[in-house]
Formats: sequence, structure tokens, C-alpha cells
Amino acid sequence: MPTYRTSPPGKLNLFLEILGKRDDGFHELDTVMVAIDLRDELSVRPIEPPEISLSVDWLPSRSAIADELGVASDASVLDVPADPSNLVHRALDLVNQASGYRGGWEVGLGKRIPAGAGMGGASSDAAATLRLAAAAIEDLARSPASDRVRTLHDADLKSMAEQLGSDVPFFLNPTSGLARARGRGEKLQFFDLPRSHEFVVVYPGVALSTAEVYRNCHVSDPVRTGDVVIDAFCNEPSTISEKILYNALQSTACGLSPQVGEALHWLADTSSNPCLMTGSGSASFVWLADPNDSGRTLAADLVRTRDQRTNRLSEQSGPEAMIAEGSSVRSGGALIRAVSTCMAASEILIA
Ligand SMILES: C[C@](O)(CO)[C@H](O)COP(=O)(O)OP(=O)(O)OC[C@H]1O[C@@H](n2ccc(N)nc2=O)[C@H](O)[C@@H]1O
Ligand SMILES: Nc1ncnc2c1ncn2[C@@H]1O[C@H](COP(=O)(O)OP(=O)(O)OP(=O)(O)O)[C@@H](O)[C@H]1O
Repeated sequence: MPTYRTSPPGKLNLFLEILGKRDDGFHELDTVMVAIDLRDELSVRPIEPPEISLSVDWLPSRSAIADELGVASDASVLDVPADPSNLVHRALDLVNQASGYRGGWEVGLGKRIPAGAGMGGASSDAAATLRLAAAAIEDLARSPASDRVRTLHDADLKSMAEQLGSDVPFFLNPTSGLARARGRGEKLQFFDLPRSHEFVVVYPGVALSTAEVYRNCHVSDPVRTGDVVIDAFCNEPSTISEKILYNALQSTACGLSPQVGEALHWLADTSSNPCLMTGSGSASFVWLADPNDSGRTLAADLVRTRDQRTNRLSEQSGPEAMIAEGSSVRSGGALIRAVSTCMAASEILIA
């Protein structure tokens, strides 16, 4: 059987308001998201033995990412499960149940999107898995040997995406542009973006639990609306400012992890452009006002200040303290990436 590949994108929330708490424990949201070109790499191949064999690696390597974060390569912040708790694994279980496929899957997952960052890495991997596995099932259904496999339709994938997580339906739609998500995140409306937007993202080397951030958050009163952000990005980029980018989870996340607030201050000190935390944190981003600015200059400035701080701390406290587990912006480490909005659909490659 062939291998099916794609590159699941991350996302940034440009606006997030909490409208209420629901009886099922979830929060009613109004959020505006864009997919960005910081991407994981995913390959899925149907195999005969009825097992899911999943290998997960950091790209370019675990030690390279650990160096950037200033943590030891075995630090738990870099642990991504390769067991049934990985959303890729759970997505394949759902596909098998819905399609009646009795074989197994060999899966390779290369991570670039940090976990627990609010960038939706796990959700995007899950949505991409549904799309790849559905394509494989469709091919299997056509082969005479596998006539008992049921082809999956868009409605099946949507229902599975909702079971996997609130952000997964957004990533199921591989189009570019900007999305408004309401309900618990599954009620989606897509808008065309006339041009791409550039950002610099900073992940401070601490993972935040989405459930814990929501547990500690407050329902807003009065509530803001995402309309203003949608209009600004789609029609009036000159009106984008610190005032309209908003995330109701930001103060809660800063309270749970000082590193989130430190990263936001660091961004505000280094750039005059608006900055915001994404999703439930821990990553934050700067939006670059100049559409011709690739973000590389700001990213280079941030890398320089990060490395100066790393060297200063290393001289003060020695290298052992630097690589203590959990150290992050405090000790100089942070992932810094210049990213753009995705302007093209993520393709499925078959080989
Ligand atoms: C913060 C965002 O990333 C913004 O896009 C999403 O709201 C989070 O989406 P997600 O990671 O897919 O979250 P889920 O896996 O569905 O839920 C994780 C936990 O977050 C809380 N949760 C999530 C979504 C939501 N609208 N209300 C919530 O209260 C629930 O406690 C849930 O148990
Ligand atoms: N494919 C996956 N990639 C990364 N983490 C995964 C994956 N599957 C399960 N996980 C688990 O889910 C946790 C959080 O995943 P994720 O990266 O989506 O969080 P997030 O960036 O905060 O996303 P969100 O924006 O949805 O809140 C991780 O700490 C990890 O243990």
C-alpha cells in the first residue's frame, strides 16, 4: 500500500472571547483563527497487521529544539506521547470503527509545532490523520480484495473531528484564510484573506494544559465581539492594533505561568507591533504591520536578546542550572519562529 503524507499547519488565535460556561463543562467561545505555515510532518500507511505503529520525532531533532529552549534533551516539555493518548492514534481508532477497516497503520509524525503552546499542534495532526486515512480507505474500498471497507464522507470526518477536540474541525478544512469559531469551537465560518500576514511566534518552553486554563478562567461581562478583528484583517489592515487583538484567556495563563507574561513583556520591549497570547497559551506572537516584513529581522533581534540572556545566566549560575528541567525564558531559552498565514490548501501526497 502507498504512503499518504501531508504537513499539518499550526494556528494562531487573533481574538478569543469567553461568552459563557456550558452545562457540559465546556465554554461558549467567539474566536478568530488563522492557520500558519509552522507545520508538522505526517505520513500514514495502511499495513496488514491490525496494529497502530506510531513514531514521533522532533524536527530537525529533539536535541536541536532542547538547545533552543535551554532545557536538557530529556526534559518532559519535549515529551509527545506515541501511545494511544496521541490524538493521531485516537483518530485512527475512530476511522477503523467507522469504516470497518481491520488492518493496521504505520504512522510517522515529525513535530515542529510545540505542544501545549495554544497553536493547536495535536488538533491539526488529528485532523490531518482523518484526511489521510479517509483517502487511504477510499483507495482500499476500490480494490476488489477490500470490498467490506466503507468509504468515509465529509459528515463522518466532521463528526469524528468533533469527538477528538474543539479545535479539530477547524483543521479539517484545509483552506487558507481566516476562520471564526463559535460554540465550543466547532461552529465555523471562513473568510477570505486578501493577503498573507506575517507574525513572529515565541514559545517560552513551558506547556500549559488547556483544561487547567479554562478551569481557572472567568466568563467575560460585558463581552467583546470578533467582528472587529475579522473586518480589520479582511478589509482594513490599517486598523489592526493592540486594542483589537484580544484573548480572554491571557490573564489566566499569565497567572498560571509567569513565563507567559515574561515572554509577552519581552515581545513588547523588542517590537512596537501588537502582541498577544494564542489559544490557551503558552505561546505568544507579534503581528507585523508591514506586509513586506518577513519577520526575520524581528526574529533575529529576539534570538540575539535570548542568547545574550542565556550567556549572562550561564556565566552567573553555570551550565547545569541553565539546563535544569523546566527552565525557559527565565533562563534565556525560547523557540522563536517567523511565520506567515497559510495561503494555500495543505495537499495530500501519495507515494
Ligand atoms: C484554546 C483553544 O485552542 C482556542 O482555539 C481551544 O478552545 C481549545 O481546543 P482543544 O485543545 O481542542 O480543547 P479540547 O480538547 O476540546 O478540550 C480540552 C479542555 O478544555 C476545556 N475547553 C475546551 C474548549 C472549550 N470551548 N471550552 C472548554 O472549557 C475543557 O475543559 C476541555 O476538557
Ligand atoms: N499529536 C500530538 N502532538 C502533540 N501533542 C499531543 C499529540 N497528541 C496528544 N498530545 C498531547 O496533547 C497535549 C497538548 O496538545 P496541543 O499541542 O494541541 O496543545 P495546545 O498547543 O495547547 O493546543 P490548543 O490550541 O488546542 O490548546 C500535549 O501536551 C500532549 O501530551
